[in-house]
Amino acid sequence: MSKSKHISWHGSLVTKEMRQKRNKHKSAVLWFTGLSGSGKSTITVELERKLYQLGIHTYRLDGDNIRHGLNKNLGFTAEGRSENIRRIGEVSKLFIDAGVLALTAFISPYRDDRNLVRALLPSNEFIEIYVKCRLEVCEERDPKGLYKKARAGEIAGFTGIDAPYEAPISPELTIDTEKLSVEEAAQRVIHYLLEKEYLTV
Ligand SMILES: Nc1ncnc2c1ncn2[C@@H]1O[C@H](COP(=O)(O)OS(=O)(=O)O)[C@@H](OP(=O)(O)O)[C@H]1O
Ligand SMILES: Nc1ncnc2c1ncn2[C@@H]1O[C@H](COP(=O)(O)OP(=O)(O)O)[C@@H](O)[C@H]1O
Repeated sequence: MSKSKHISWHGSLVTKEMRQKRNKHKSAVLWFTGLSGSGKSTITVELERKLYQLGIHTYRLDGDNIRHGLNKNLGFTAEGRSENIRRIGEVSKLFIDAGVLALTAFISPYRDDRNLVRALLPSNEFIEIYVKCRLEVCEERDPKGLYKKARAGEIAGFTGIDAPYEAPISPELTIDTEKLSVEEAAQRVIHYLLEKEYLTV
């Protein structure tokens, strides 16, 4: 619901379909979700590199980066995370309208929040990718030392320790980073995009 009743929609003469046609591929959001340290950032960086080489127009939105700018006023309470994901859903929608394949890497721990983003978009434009990895393995990787801090009581409400993570029930794709290498994970996503004809119009 908008806060103001006195707003209207002003359409464009250049449409999403026209942009997709010019880009020679479809646009959608590849929504990566998973625990901290599961591999979301690592995979999206490699995937974007590969897609760029294929001539695909991409843009990567990453939790850590977005929280330095657009969402720097948000914390990690359930409300803060929900607003974070709502905004990223809206930003993804803009990128899709711009004809871009958006790659998002957010923990996005709440199923309802992810489903709100799904509902915001046509069904073929939201591709949920569960980056699966056991907590103990994420904790062992601990690339930023955050689990150590959370265990030491220096970070309250850390996902997987004292804040929940609700795994997707029927994601479009599951990438198990205990079984697949970064290279294999990126290839698996590209295979999906080719199979479902996202990389052509
Ligand atoms: N309390 C708490 N819980 C989880 N993560 C935390 C927390 N505090 C800071 N961080 C760091 O913030 C990154 C997660 O940000 P997100 O925007 O993806 O989180 S969320 O989707 O709103 O839950 C996360 O990055 P990733 O490790 O890449 O997932 C952490 O580096
Ligand atoms: N198969 C894999 N896929 C992705 N990352 C992996 C994999 N195996 C080990 N890693 C390592 O795990 C860590 C994942 O960290 P990161 O990509 O920042 O995760 P996230 O963005 O989900 O927090 C990195 O240090 C990465 O090198």
